Formats: sequence, structure tokens, C-alpha cells
Amino acid sequence: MRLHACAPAFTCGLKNPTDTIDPVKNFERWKKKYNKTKTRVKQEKRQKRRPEWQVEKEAIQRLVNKYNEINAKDAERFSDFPISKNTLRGLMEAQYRQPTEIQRQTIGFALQGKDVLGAAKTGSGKTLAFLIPVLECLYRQQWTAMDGLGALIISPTRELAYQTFEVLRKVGKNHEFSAGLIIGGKDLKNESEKIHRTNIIICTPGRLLQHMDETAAFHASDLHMLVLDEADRILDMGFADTINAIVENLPKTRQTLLFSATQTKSVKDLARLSLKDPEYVWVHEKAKFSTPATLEQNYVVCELHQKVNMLFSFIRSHLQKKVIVFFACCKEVQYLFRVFCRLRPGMPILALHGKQQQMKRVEVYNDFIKKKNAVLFATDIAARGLDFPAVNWVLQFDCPEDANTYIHRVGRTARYKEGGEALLVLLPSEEKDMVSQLQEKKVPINRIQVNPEKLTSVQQKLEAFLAQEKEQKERAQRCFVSYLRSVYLMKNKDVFDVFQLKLQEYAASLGLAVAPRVRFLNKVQKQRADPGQSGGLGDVAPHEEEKELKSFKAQLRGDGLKSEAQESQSSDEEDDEEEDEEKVQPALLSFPLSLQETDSNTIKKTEKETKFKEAKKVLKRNFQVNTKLVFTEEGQMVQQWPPLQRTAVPATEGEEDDCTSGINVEEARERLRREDQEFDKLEYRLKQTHGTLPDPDKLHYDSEEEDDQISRKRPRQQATAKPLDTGLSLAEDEALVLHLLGNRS
Ligand SMILES: Nc1ncnc2c1ncn2[C@@H]1O[C@H](COP(=O)(O)OP(=O)(O)OP(=O)(O)O)[C@@H](O)[C@H]1O
Repeated sequence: MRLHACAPAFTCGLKNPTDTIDPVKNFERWKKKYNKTKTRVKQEKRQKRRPEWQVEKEAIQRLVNKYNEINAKDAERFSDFPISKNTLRGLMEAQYRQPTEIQRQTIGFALQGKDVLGAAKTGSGKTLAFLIPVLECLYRQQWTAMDGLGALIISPTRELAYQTFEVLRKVGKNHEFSAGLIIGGKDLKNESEKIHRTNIIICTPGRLLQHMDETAAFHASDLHMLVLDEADRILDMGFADTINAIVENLPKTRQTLLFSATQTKSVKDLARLSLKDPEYVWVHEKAKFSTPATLEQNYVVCELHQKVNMLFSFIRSHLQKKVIVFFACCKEVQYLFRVFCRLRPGMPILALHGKQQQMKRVEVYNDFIKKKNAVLFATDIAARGLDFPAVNWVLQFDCPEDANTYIHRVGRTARYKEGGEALLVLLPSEEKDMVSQLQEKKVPINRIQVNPEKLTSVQQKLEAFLAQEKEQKERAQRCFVSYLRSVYLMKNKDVFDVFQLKLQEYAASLGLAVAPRVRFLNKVQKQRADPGQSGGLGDVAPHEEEKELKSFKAQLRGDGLKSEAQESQSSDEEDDEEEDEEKVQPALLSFPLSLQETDSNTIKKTEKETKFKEAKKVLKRNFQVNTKLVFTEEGQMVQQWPPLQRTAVPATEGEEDDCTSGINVEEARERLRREDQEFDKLEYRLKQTHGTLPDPDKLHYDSEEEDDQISRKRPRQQATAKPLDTGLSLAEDEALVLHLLGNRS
């Protein structure tokens, strides 16, 4: 018997044949199962009768109970973290399955409610590292539209804010929260109506502060989480006041997350944000290099007057690549973009800088994302955080301000396990100190040689363009002055020395026959020669000079942040003009995360209608239709924009024809000389009247408008010569007009 009793242990689950035929035992087994199912069904019914929020609350509690058990080391998938089903589904649908290192190491701390300072190389996935905790934080609180602002994400640039908003839309689409993008624009009223119902705000600092100051219904007293993306940039001296003022309006109980690729542990910064025992997560602190391993980095030393030729030659030899070229200031981008379009290197050229109006910036951003091969001319506005897919090359045409800026710029390529190449162009005077700075920051960079004989010279062509187009010449002059000013304002005088630059050669390389007068340099030179003289730049107190320097640099780079921060006080005529343009655009995109697709579709629809209407208007406006359309070998239409404009100096006989049959360089030079004479005469006359020469920057102030905007200040006859901006490229416009004309005839 005993043996029998033990038998099941040895039979390994084999049933006793007598069981199957014993009806009593069978019945008991059935009854047991039946009772179990009955209780489960009863429980489920009871559960269903309970309100949804209560069920959710229990689910939340189950998640929260697991927070203390989070083991970052073992988390191989997002589902290994105790995060809500809605977030997990959003991540899966966006094809995010395994967390990256920075995500693995920070999500746990953030879920536990700790303040986090996260730093990891560029392209390592910092955005999700803060977006997931933001969604989970509000989910935990069962946040609703009625609760107002729950999380605030501050970005240094509008582009980065826009990009973060897009990622949030993707991963947060299964949640019910509303999200808003506040990145400038003047339509405060429209924003004010929605802002108090927005749960997650992604913003640039200036605009947010404006709402805090001016929108009565808006308050952040219930804020649970503050995120500073690219924290070191936001906490930079130039933005300190804005951040201080914002933080004053936030509750002290909030949780704070700071992320950047180049983070400092500056005690001052942390005190400003009142962080509470923050967790420092520096993923690549012990890494041999501070840039991605898949990034190949080189530099060349090139004379200033050879840089434009080098850029052209570089582009010509990388026609099938996606390239970003970084410049020191907006006016360089504006000028070189235009002339490079006209040089037709054989690939699409785009430009992104802070003087463009917001819609244009977004359009360029999206355009560049879509393109397979293209070159983007940009200021440092594009240096941080932007995630352009498949960028092969980053070329730094102008030396970056410091090693951190270098790291962020090159970080636009070699993102998330991809490869990339970076080339830094240095002047002989910049080489020694910049290279040692980079080595200090653990940037592996090698010098390579460029054979000067292999460079294609474009100087003559530029001279010819400037001879044909007065506006272009003015742009070249402003580019010249702005570049020098940007060099002069650089803090690190060991790297940047404006007095070592050969001005005449540089001017010539831009196509200018004569180097424009640079008033501030003359002033400094005088000051140097006669240090006792008062009223010069040397009189400025050091800290004031620094402040001025910071603010001016922000303007030069056109990084949007500073101009936003000081929007209301800006005395810069150009910015005013631009902000007026922005008035017509809604600056707040606010709607539940799941509904956003519909809204963007509506915007597109209306855009299309107006393009057609505008094209019809173009027909009525003596549009020049007999213009050559040029295609590359791959069949892509070559940009014909910007259109030609006539010079102020009347052309001699025969010169007119040159526009269509190529460029007569000699005649163009002659014209340029005559124009310079005219310019000198004008200067002389002005000097007679005012006693001092005008600043070339100010003299041409009114032509500083948006790239493809029609200047409201330009003389009438020039304004009519400009084509109407239809929102299409000129080539597309022309094709459309030709098509319409064809239909009429
Ligand atoms: N877990 C993940 N799985 C797959 N791809 C990811 C993951 N996390 C991020 N990525 C992708 O990696 C790329 C870089 O991410 P992200 O822009 O967040 O980097 P970053 O660290 O913020 O870079 P930067 O310092 O330049 O701002 C993006 O294209 C993103 O979609």
C-alpha cells in the first residue's frame, strides 16, 4: 500500500488507469474546476463593474510596486521596465524594442522619482531617456487635460523642440495627454487660449517665459517634471537669466532631468535648478573617445581665401552624399547658399539659419530629412540634438567656438550605430590651439592634406555674379563683415585672431573687388594704437563685454534662442521684420497626442490650394517664363533660385546677352569696378553730409529680409522684379507657369 501510495512519484505523472473510470473522483475533479472558473468569472464581473480609473489605479500600483526592483543591468528590452502598456505599445509601434545604454541607465532612476543628470555621446538616444519617464510620470498621476501643465521640456533651439515633439507624438500616441509646442511666434492670444489645457509643453525658453509673464490663465504650479534637453547649452551664461526666471515660477517639489552630450557638473548651474541629490549618469565617462566610434574625423589646414574653393571642390566630389556644412554666422550661410545655388554644383543645396522664419525652417528641416543626397548649409542652430537620418558627412567650414561645439556638430552624423565622416577646416592660425583642445576632450582627429592644385577656383564666377546682381554684392559685403565680427567676438583669443586674417584676399575669394570697410576693426585698431583714447571698445567693463559678446554671438549664429529670449526688447530691425512675418502663423500645436496626424494633414491641404492660387497670380504679374530649366544627369532639376537681378550700374551694350549665353568674366569685372566706383562716390557723398562713413552692415539693412521673402522696404521697382513666393521652388513655379500657359494657348 505504502509502495502504491508512493507510486505516482515514480510514474512521473502517468495517470492511474483506475482514476479514469472512477466516476466519483471524476466528478470531484470537475466540481473543483467548475468552482474555480465560477470564482474567476465572478471576479471579472466585479472588476468590470468598477470604474476604469480604479482599475487603472490598481495597474499603476502594481507598476509602482516594481520600481524598487528595477535592475538596469538586466533590462534588455523596454518591457523589462515597469512601464505602462500604452507607452510600451507606442515604443513597439515606433520600432523601439531594446533600450540604449543611456536609456537603460537613466529610466530606472527617473521612474523612482530621482533627479537625473544624464550625459552620453551624440546620437545615443537621450530623447527617449527623458520622454519615457515624462509619459510615465503623468500616467502615474492619472493626469487629464483638466490638470493643466504636468511636464515641461525645454530645448535650446526651435528645431530641436520640434523634433522632440515629433518623437513624443510617436511614442505617446496611445496616451490621452495633450502636448504643445511653444517655439516662438507672436500670436500669443491663440496660444493663451490653449496653453492652460496642455499637459506636456515642449518649448524654447524665451517664449515660455513670455507666457509665464503675460498669460493670466497659465501657471505651472502643479508641474511634476522639468526636463532640460542639451542642458549645458540652455544653462550657458547667455540664457541664465531666462532660466532663472522660469525656474522661479516652478514648484520646488518637481522632479528635474538634465541631458546633454557634453555635460558639466557646474555647481552654480545645479544650484540654479535646485536639484535634489541628483544621480549622475555619464555613460561614456570612461570611454577612450568622446565621439562615436563609428565616426571618422579629420581636419585640413586651409588659408581663408581658399576656403570657398575648397567647399566647392568638396561638394563636387561628394555629389551622391548627404552633407551638413557648418558656418560661423547667418550672413555667411545666406550669401554662400545663394551663390552656390547659382554655381550649380550638381546636388540640391539647402540653408538653415536663425534669420529664417519658423515655417521656412521647419520646411527646410523636413526637406533635408527626405533627401537622399543634398548639402545643408547651416549655422549652429543645427548643431545640437537634430536627428537627420543618414547624414554621411559633417564639414565644419568655420572653426567651432570650442571643443563642445565641435562634438555637437560632428554628432549630426554617425548616429545610433551608423557610420559617418567629419572634416574640420582650420586656418593656419587656428590649428595649434584648436587641435590641442580637441585632444583634451578625447576627440580622435587626424590631419589630412589637400592638394591646392586640385581645388576648383570659383572666384571669377563669384565676381561675375556680383557684377550682375547688386543685391548679391551687398550680401557678400555683409558676409565679409559678419564673419570678421564673429571671429573678433570669439572668446578664445588663442584660437581666433581677427588681426591675422588677410582681408583683401578674403574679400576677393567672396567675389568682392574691394574689401568692405569694417568699422569695428578700424576702431579697435585705433584703440590699440592709442590706448589712452576713451570711448573705444577697451573701455567696456570685462563682465559687460562678456555679456555683450554672448548676446551678440547668439545673434550672429541666429540660434533663435537669444532672439526669443529677448523677443520683446529686440531692437534689431531685421528680427522685427521677421517676427512680424511670424504673426500669421499659429505657434502652438496643441492637441491630444493621438489626434495630431489629422491636424498636420489639414495644414497641408490648405497649403496646396493656396499654391495653385498663387501660381495663377504669378501669371498676371509679368512673370518671366523664358528661362532655361537645367537638369542633372540623374534627371533632377537644378535650382535656378534665386533669380537674377539687375545691377544698379547700367550694362553696356552686349552685356545683357551674357546672362543666357554664359558669363563674360572680363566685362563682369569691368562692371564690378564701375560699381565700386559708384559705391565709393556714394560713400564720399555721405561722408560729406554726415562726417563719418556709413557702416556697410547698416547701409544695406533693408535687404536683410528672409531668404525668399519680398522686402517690404525695397524700392518699388525692385520689388516688382522679384517673383512672388508661391511656396514652390522657382523651378517648380516655372514648370507650373509654363504648363498653365501651354493650357491657355
Ligand atoms: N532604443 C532605441 N532603439 C532604436 N533606435 C533608437 C533607440 N533610441 C534612440 N534611437 C534612435 O537613435 C537616434 C538618435 O537618438 P537621439 O536623437 O535621441 O540621440 P541623442 O543622444 O539625443 O543625440 P544628440 O546628443 O545629438 O541630441 C534616433 O534616430 C533615434 O530614433
